[in-house]
Amino acid sequence: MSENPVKRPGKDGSRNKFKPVQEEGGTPGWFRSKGESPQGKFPGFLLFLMAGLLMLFVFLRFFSGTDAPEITYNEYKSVLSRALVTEVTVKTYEDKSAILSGKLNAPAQLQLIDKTTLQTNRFAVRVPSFTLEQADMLTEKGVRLKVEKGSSDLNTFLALFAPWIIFAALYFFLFRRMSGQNGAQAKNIFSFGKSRAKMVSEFEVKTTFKDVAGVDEAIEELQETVEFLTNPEKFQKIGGKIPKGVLLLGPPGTGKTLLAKAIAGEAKVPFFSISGADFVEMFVGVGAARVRDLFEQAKKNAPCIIFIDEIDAVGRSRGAGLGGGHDEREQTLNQLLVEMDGFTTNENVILIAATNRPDVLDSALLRPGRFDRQITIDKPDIRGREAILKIHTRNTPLDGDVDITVLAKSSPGFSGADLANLVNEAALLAARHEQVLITAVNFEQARDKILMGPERRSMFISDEQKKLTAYHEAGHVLVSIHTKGSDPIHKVTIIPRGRSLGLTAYLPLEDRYTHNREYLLAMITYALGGRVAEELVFQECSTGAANDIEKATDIARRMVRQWGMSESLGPINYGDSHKEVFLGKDYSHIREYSEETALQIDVEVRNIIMGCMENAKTVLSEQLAVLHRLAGILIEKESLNAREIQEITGPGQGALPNPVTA
Ligand SMILES: Nc1ncnc2c1ncn2[C@@H]1O[C@H](COP(=O)(O)OP(=O)(O)OP(=O)(O)O)[C@@H](O)[C@H]1O
Ligand SMILES: [Zn+2]
Repeated sequence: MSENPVKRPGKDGSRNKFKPVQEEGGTPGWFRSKGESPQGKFPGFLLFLMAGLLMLFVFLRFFSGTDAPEITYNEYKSVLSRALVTEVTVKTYEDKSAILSGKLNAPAQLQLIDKTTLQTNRFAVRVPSFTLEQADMLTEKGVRLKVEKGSSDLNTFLALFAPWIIFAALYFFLFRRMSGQNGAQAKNIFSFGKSRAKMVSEFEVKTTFKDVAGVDEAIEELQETVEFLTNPEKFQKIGGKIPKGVLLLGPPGTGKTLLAKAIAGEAKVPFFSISGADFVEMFVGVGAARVRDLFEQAKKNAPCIIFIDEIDAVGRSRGAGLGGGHDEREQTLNQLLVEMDGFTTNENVILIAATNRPDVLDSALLRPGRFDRQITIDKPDIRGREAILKIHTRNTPLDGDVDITVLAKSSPGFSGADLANLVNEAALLAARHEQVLITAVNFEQARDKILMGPERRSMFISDEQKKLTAYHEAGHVLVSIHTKGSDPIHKVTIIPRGRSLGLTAYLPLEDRYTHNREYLLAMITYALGGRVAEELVFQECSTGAANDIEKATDIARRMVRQWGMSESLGPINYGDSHKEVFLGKDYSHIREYSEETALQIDVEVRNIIMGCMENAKTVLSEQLAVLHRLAGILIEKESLNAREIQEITGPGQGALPNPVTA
């Protein structure tokens, strides 16, 4: 059954292999590969073929009527009264000429019948319009009626077809659900086993290394990959082995996809891109078929690049899944490994994959001969941010007051995607105000939106709620100003933003790569400042502090369990409290310490939190008058920036206003 009657593209395959598909919201010019994979199509095809054959068979029997038993008119009459008959064939013998000449007053339906049909003495009439009286009339006029099929027809029809109709309906329903996408995809019901890879031909990849910034080391390493693709002979001549796979590791939005595309653009080869999640389907075997198809397609288009984003969706350690469904994923992963082993380096296909969870990847994927090259891409540092901002502002008209260096300084922790978003948001704001140039104010508003979420000014807040929020936020602010090691405050607001009613935003002065104990304790302390202020002023606490408590607890737990920062428990790893959530390979180690130790961890965590809370209480009790003043001004003005805050509070021993943003 490996052959099927589906039309295959021509041998050369070049003309009709790719059909332009306008992706929803995507860039025009993306192409969806139309691969062929008989194995993948098999289940859907077989079923529809069977259904089709069956229908054909029934139809033939139904309409041919040649070998159907003929019944007399009387029988026919009783049949008609018994059940609904969809169609009958009427034979005229004597008076065919009468009907033809119109002398016979035949029912309308009979008159409409094609005369050639009549000449063969046989024609079909729809019974609902062919009543008993009409039949009687015809008989009176001398037309002999013979009915060839009985009433059981409809029943037979239903009995035979109902299961198939239901089945087909289910099939379509499930397919739509599974593909989880628009109808466009559901239209192609035979595409189960085809890879969903999008292909961009070499003429369309316009991205080059010039479009990627802040990742110079990665580019240096990848330059070699480009050479493999453009000049493979050079390496093969000296017996060098071309790497088959490059794994890009790094947090979201750092430009992994962009880099992969840039390699394709530099080498001027086609680029297949697919997400790991696209392989995974409900049906067993589909993912594997898709992998097979993808590689087939790629080999045909070699030299080329396959890019698999989020490879962790298929590449998770095997044998670690919980519950059902992982068999399919394992099969897909196995197929991927097989394909990677299968294609030789001469084939000139390079697989690039990206993930931000390298820790959960199956070790087989990382073995030499597969993804033997691993490149880490981190969030950009200040120089990187400046370079990225320069790229993204290349074609935007900037006002003279916009300083890219200052922007880069004031956006620590931003990824490349965040920075692209920053420029875009600023441009949108400028456009909304019908400005010709983007100003520094636009950028500041855009940054606030990215840092704190969009404002929700329309949300109704009662005065009481506003007051509570103002004291809560003022609590955060004051505690951080008077706690050593705190991050600089960027802004405080009681305008609802994102999911919170109020917000105190911090902006570190520089990129931090490690944190010391003092800094962590300060973070816990000011996180609790909001709740402490509520308690102090209203002698009550609200649910608004839930998020703060969660953050504080998380830090305290990690200090004890991971970072060895508790005196009594020492520098021992007690397991990452978060890893158990992922059902990856960490599933096996839920706890590797005794009951007593568990108890001790809890005690230590509580000690840290309570200690920090005491400190916050001390600060706020001492600063109660300032707290009232700050909260009052906050209610009035709703938002305060770092400089305005410091004018009210005066300097403390902790957070200073960020000199760049103040
Ligand atoms: N280093 C960079 N230089 C220039 N632009 C960048 C950089 N990093 C990210 N961007 C911008 O952010 C966008 C998104 O980045 P991209 O999709 O490549 O990130 P990613 O690392 O693949 O993210 P994810 O892991 O979420 O898939 C890019 O299209 C580009 O506009
Ligand atoms: Zn808070």
